[in-house]
Amino acid sequence: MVHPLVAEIGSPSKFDRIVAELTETGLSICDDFISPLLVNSMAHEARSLWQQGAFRHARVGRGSSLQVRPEIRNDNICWLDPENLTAIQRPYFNDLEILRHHINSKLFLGLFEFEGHFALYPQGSFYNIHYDRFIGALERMVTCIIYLNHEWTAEDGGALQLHEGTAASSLSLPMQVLPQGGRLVCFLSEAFPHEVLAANRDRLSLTGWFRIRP
Ligand SMILES: O=C(O)CCC(=O)C(=O)O
Ligand SMILES: [Fe+2]
Repeated sequence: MVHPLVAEIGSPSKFDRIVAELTETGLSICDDFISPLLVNSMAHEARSLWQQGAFRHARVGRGSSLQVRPEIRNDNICWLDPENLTAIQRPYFNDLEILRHHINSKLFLGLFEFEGHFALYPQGSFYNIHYDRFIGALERMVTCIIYLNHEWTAEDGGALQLHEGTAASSLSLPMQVLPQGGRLVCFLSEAFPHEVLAANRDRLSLTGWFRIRP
């Protein structure tokens, strides 16, 4: 009989599974990446920040060409400060740090930091098809989104839709992913054009990117 502790050490962790999928297909979807309790606390924190006016209209473009373009995206975002994480944000960022090391040791991407923001899509909001890695944001290598919504159903809309990019993929694309609380979606930022379909109720997430040194 294998000792339970040995079995645990020998079985792949959620981090190993994500990195294996990223290597194979460029995409990984991991349910229950964080606990329901943490989903609730993070959602609660995001909502209080929203009520305090800490969110602003998300913009498109980069540098001096940043513009609010509600016909392209009309979500609201609140950037997080990695130097001043709250006690509620820290456990998720700790997990991301472990994930970053796993990715670097297998994929040799040289990921060096994470930048992220809460995103709130009020009812009716969407984000048109785009790439996360573009001229002006070439440091973004891996996109990581954790969803913070309770009991999301297909009728609620708001799916993340991933499309076929330039690289050949073994995935069946386009693919829709519902923003279910606790679900982590992780993909190579340059590999998939993607969009957020119109949400029929408020949609909360924490979206971010592992970056290489600019
Ligand atoms: O929330 C999502 O599912 C995707 C968001 C997104 O594509 C982005 O913020 O760049
Ligand atoms: Fe995106």
